[in-house]
Amino acid sequence: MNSASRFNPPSAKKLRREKTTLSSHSSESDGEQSNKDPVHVYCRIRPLKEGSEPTTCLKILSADTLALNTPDSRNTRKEIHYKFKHIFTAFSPQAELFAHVAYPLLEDLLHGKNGLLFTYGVTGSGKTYTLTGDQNDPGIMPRCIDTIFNSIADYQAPKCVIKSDRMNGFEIQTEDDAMHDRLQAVKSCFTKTPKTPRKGNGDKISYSNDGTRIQCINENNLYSVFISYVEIYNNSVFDLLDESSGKTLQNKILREDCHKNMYVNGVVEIEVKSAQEAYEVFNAGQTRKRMASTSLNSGSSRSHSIFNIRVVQLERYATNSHGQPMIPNENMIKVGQLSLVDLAGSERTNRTNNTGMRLKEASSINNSLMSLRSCLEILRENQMNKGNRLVPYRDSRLTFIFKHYFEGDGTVKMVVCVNPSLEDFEENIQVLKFAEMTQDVKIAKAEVKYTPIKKTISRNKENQTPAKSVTKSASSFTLLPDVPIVKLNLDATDECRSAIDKVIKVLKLRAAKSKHLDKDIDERQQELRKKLVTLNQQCVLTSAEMKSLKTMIHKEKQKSRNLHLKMTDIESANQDLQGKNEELVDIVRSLKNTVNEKDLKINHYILEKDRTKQKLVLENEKKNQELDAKLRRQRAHLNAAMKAKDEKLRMVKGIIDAEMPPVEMNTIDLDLADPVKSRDSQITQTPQSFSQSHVYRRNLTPGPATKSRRSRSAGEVWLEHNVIKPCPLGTVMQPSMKKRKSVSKLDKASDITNPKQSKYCLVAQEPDTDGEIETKLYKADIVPTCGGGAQVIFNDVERLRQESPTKSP
Ligand SMILES: Nc1ncnc2c1ncn2[C@@H]1O[C@H](COP(=O)(O)OP(=O)(O)OP(=O)(O)O)[C@@H](O)[C@H]1O
Repeated sequence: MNSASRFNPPSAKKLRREKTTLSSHSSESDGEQSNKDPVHVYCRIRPLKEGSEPTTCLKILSADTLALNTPDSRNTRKEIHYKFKHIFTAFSPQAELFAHVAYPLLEDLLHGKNGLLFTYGVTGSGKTYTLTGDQNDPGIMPRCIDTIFNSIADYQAPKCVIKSDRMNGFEIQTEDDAMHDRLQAVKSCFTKTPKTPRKGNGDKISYSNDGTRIQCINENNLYSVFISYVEIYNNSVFDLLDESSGKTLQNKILREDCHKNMYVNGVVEIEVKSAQEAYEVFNAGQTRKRMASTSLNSGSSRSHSIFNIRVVQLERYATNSHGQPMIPNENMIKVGQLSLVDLAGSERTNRTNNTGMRLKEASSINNSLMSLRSCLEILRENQMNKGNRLVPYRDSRLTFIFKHYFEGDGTVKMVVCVNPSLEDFEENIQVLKFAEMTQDVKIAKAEVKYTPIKKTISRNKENQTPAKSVTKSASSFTLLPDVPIVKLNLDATDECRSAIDKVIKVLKLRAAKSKHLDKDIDERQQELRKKLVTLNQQCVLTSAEMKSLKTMIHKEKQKSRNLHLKMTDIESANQDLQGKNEELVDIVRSLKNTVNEKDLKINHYILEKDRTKQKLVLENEKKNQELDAKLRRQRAHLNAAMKAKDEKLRMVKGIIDAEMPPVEMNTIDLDLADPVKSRDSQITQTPQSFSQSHVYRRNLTPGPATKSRRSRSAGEVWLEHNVIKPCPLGTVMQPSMKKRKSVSKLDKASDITNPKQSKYCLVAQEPDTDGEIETKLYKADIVPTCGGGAQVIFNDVERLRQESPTKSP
């Protein structure tokens, strides 16, 4: 059936036609097809999950036909039909599934044939439940174990006689060596250091046994059951029963033996003698299996697990093809293997929301399932088109480990588990499509295979060669040939003679064999005696050892009790610490919050500061502009004042020129706020205006101002303002200032308003028209004003000049 037909559901007629075409093709393809069986695919629908909507996307049309309905919201295709070997409903009991699927595989197993059964489906669809089940309603695996032991209970080979060589083969040991191994096993049970109990290891697990058994098993054989349990996790193989590697399981490699059978190199195979032992082994492995809780399944398998049951058969009484007794084939044993595989479920990330480790696991699971799918697809294609495409078994450990099954080493069966809920519609399409395709793959019918005993081992090499030891163990099963019953016809003498010859021959053979047997029995008796003696000695030793072991155990128990007490103390201390730790974590969290808040505040403050800075810069600029404008206005005002004063002076000059009596010439208010400016204005004004007045005054009789100066000169204090540092002129004439205070700068108002000072003198020096330096002293009265300030009234200019007497007038 091609893939398109699954999306466009064909009519029942078309479906039938397609199937017939396929089967006719396969029947005519070759005769070998009759030696092949298709992969048997069963479908199991799990019950709806609790709390999910009661509507489903699956409908069972018949015992082998299933319809997948498109959810109503889609207007595309309506119904897709799938056919399987059998469909189990949500109400099908585990026993029914076992009877249909696993029972035939067990019949094969106990007849030395191989079988592979795997469960396939999306996560949470009930694969593990189908294989393992629970204690009250066991799944396939516990039922298989029970059925095997129910069937072979009375025909088991003594423990350790058959031993796994951990390379897919078996060795046979002498009874001595087997006994030795058994004793060792018992000893190691006592001496084993108690390990910390793993989850689930403590309780003894048991499943209800319904007494099912395989009917026609060969009672002439001795049986041994071996169990191995491995998992494929992230495309690596791990041995779940390997205790030597401690907590971390070691990665194992896959090998192919000379018969092209795949096996896990060095895998631990445990011989079990009862169902209970087998469960315990399974349980021990199960605790190591990687499981995790996901959003779709609280106990989801994160690996593919393979539970192998191998049943080894040793012939006890061998007969030839005519049913006559014969010595059994000493070097051949019959080995049947049943692999129960719980595949991890395919997962869609958008449904599981897995991340990290779980996501990696999911992608590895999906990849390996894709490899399985593509291997089966290519196998089917090769078989249908007689093609020869290489099947990529090596792409994944999952396909590589089952290579021999797909290439015809046993029956292959698959249980596809589906979840009926509407949300699973999309995934169900994929799963059911693959499952239906798988049915088209044909696998060569399982055959009984005799496996050669790889090597026979014996610890007691001086006395026995390995081959001899097997012969001996095997010869114990030899019987004397039966004496043929002959009817003597006394009339036919020749016939009688030949019959008697035959009987004599057999009797002779019997006599020889009986001698051989007697000898053998003697030897064995002696051997047995020796063994009994050694056994007795061993018993004595063992009981002594047991005693010492018991005392050791007692001590160990004491130690363990003490350790337990310590553990409890440590645990309570640990709990305290955890409590404290939680408190500290809270404190750290609240501190972090505070720091975050502060950070926010600081950021806010920085923003505010920046804003204020910008504002200040703007304001500064504005102020500067205002001040500039003010300065410009004041300058204009001063210039106007200066002009007015110049005008006044010009008028004064006019008056002087018109020979008017001297009047108080000028008053200049010193700008105390800006004395330098004031002084500068004095300096710039004085030379022009006052030099004139001086010249005039020298020519006139001294006026009242001069008089007043003289009359007061005795107590006058002069403020001498040396704007420059005057060059000494070498003249004898010196200004008369008896009490003076010299300043180079007028810094503050008090420099002028000091009430002790009544006179002011500004000293200036500049070259005259002849190039001679002339010192000018601009003199003034300091008159206090009613506002607390002072008015400086210039009233005199003295000019000191040194002139050469030879100078032309
Ligand atoms: N047929 C069934 N009857 C009752 N309960 C079931 C059935 N099938 C599954 N369940 C329950 O559904 C849950 C999930 O099943 P299970 O673990 O077997 O799924 P799974 O397919 O193995 O999942 P995963 O692939 O994630 O390992 C379990 O609790 C199981 O008991």
